[in-house]
Amino acid sequence: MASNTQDSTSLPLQETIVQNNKTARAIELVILSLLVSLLVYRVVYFKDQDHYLPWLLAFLCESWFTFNWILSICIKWDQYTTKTYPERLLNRVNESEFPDVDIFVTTADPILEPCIITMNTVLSLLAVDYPADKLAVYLSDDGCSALTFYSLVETTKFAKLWVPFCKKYNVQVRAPFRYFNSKPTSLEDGSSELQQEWKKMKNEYGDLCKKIDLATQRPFPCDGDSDFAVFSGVQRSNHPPIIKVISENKEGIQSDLPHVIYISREKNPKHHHHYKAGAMNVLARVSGVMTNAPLMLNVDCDMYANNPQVFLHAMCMVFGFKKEENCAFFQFPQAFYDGLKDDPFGSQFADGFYIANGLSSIQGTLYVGSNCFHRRKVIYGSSPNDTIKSDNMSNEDLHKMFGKSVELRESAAQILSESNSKIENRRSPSNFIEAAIHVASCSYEYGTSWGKQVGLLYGSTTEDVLTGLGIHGRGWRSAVTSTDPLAFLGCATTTYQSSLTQQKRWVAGLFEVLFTKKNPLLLTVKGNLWFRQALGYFYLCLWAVRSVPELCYAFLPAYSIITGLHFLPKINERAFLIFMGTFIFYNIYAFLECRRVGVSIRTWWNLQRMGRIYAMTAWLFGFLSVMLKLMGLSNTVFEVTKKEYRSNDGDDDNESVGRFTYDKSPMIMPGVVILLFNMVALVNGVLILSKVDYWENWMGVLGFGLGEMFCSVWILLSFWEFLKGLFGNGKYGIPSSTIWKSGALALLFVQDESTRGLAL
Ligand SMILES: O=c1ccn([C@@H]2O[C@H](COP(=O)(O)OP(=O)(O)O[C@H]3O[C@H](CO)[C@@H](O)[C@H](O)[C@H]3O)[C@@H](O)[C@H]2O)c(=O)[nH]1
Ligand SMILES: [Mn+2]
Repeated sequence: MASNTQDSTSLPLQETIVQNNKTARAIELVILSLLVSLLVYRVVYFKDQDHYLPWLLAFLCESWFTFNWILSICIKWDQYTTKTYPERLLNRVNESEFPDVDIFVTTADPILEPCIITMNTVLSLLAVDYPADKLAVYLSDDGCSALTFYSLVETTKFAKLWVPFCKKYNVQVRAPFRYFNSKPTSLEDGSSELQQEWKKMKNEYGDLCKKIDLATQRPFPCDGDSDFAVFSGVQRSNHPPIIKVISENKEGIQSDLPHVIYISREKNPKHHHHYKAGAMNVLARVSGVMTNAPLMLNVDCDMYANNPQVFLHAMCMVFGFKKEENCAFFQFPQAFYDGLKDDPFGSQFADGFYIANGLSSIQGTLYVGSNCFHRRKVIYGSSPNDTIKSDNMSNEDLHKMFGKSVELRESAAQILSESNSKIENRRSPSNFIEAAIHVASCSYEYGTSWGKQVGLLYGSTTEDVLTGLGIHGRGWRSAVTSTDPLAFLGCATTTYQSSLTQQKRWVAGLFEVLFTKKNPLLLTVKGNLWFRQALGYFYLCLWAVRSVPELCYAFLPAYSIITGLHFLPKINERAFLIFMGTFIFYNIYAFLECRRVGVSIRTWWNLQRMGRIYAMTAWLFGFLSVMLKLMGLSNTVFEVTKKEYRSNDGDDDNESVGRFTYDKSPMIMPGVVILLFNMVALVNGVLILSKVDYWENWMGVLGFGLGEMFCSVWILLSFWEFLKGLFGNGKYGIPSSTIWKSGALALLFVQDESTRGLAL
């Protein structure tokens, strides 16, 4: 390492920046005090109620909201961001000291995850600014598809042209489908050589797309003794492991391509494959025997590297954090390209940004499953200060933890003791095919610590958060940095149904975490999880539970109008101000959060209404599915979200984009019930109001539940897309069977309530 005397060498590689958060904190505290006064009001006036039920329900819901708010304040109180300076890196660290990185890309289904998207991710990674002889790209294919394998072979051929082109002209976006989307401005005044090469490359890429497209359209010929023969007759859920080294950088040439390796782990219906976590563990083992890099990067198949310097940014953190800071993983944010205008399905939470930066001020941000550099030794279960221990780890211990494979044990021992001596022959992954096949079998993990203490942890469909929690629980910290341009970009969900599926999986997965040994509260008592960090995790894990009070609270206004009872103070009472204040300040707060991340007012509205819609549909079902799992009635599953890329044809103005589409999924039913129930209530309310003699009885109008009417209208507006769905046709219409069933349910409530009902 260079000496510290020169200025340029003493400048930090990364810096923590404390954001000014005063306004947000002030509003948070105002809201908190309003919420507390609201609870006090409920308690004090409890005995004055003739009908205690709505009052009690409201009290319970509001208590939950207050509790939730306190947790959220705890996370977001301090806001830290990290800034990295890759331009200073070479002054501090010699390129030869850069660590190797094993890159993992996971795909599960060539239809839901079109090959061309995955291939662009691979291309963008093969072309990053980093010595190629230090990289290996592993593609895990849970779909066991000859098509994916074929695409990877063809993509690697194309990469031999693409990567040098990118490096020669310092191309900024190295995923060709994005690069060729527009003609770069530099071309206009660029040299004619660049123009020619650009055209040539565009044609070559076009050919690659055509080949993949053609292969998609017809059954893949797998017979003969071609490379594809292994795929003949395989079923995706029942097949032996397939591992193919597609390209090897044998000579260790920096400018060559990184290693490219295809893996389809063994599947057998008798063995649970643990979805993405299972795939990641096979990747960790196979790469452990083949290349054994001390760092690993994990990306989803749709997350292409959008910033060619991303590895250098990561190295700024790797070298920039001191050893005693114990940084286990380095996360880059998950962002999306070409998201729909104004985010109609609320797929990017403005709030997520503040949670990440808030956690950064505590023990560090979450591992969110993609765009994350991990230290291999941490994934192997080590704790911040046990390097010495692992030095004398017995072969027996290694056997118990990592399993039978000698090659894997040997490489794991090396990683845990942080010795730099390389196992021979690592330059040729193809020498380790047999060992790799062994560790990719389904039964390999039996009797080992994989999925329990080693690797990604099993037991939740959000394996990422669970694994990160396990890591923080051992006392490690983590970091997140935001680069410009953003490091990785992926596909946002583009339909309401796929957003629902995704949200349900997330909240169910987070909720499941509470019932594992990695419950954050347990880890803070027994492990090394910091208390505030535990509260942060706890807040996230409780998302699913929030659906219940949200649903109750959405029922209350309509219930009150129909029965003539009250759950809110009348508008001429002073307590009404507390409720109004909470409502107004909360919305101002949410709006400011959106504005700080620079999104439109329309996006704010979309996020707020999707917040209500998800809570009462997807989250509720997430909650129920975990309940069923706990009762042993069913298991939670990882349903892969559909990835689509839309070309930039300006069809954003197209009316159909962002419109809700529906299927027979029962998930939307609670939403329809709420909507119908509120509609009945509103009609009821308007009828009552129209009968009042305003001149004589204006006090009566004030006494009438205007607060409840307002809430009911707010809910109606939030569910406006559902209202359109009631009258929509085809996929835009809510299926009539769903409407009938929901109608019957709503009617049950109305009947039940109005029999007890009182008029004004
Ligand atoms: O059996 C499976 C299921 C999924 N995947 C892969 O897992 C990734 C994530 O799946 P996706 O459907 O895109 O889920 P998202 O909700 O978009 O993913 C986020 O949330 C997941 C946890 O719920 C994390 O695993 C992801 O990394 C994170 O990006 C994709 O690359 C899939 O190919 C597998 O490899 N095997
Ligand atoms: Mn995804």
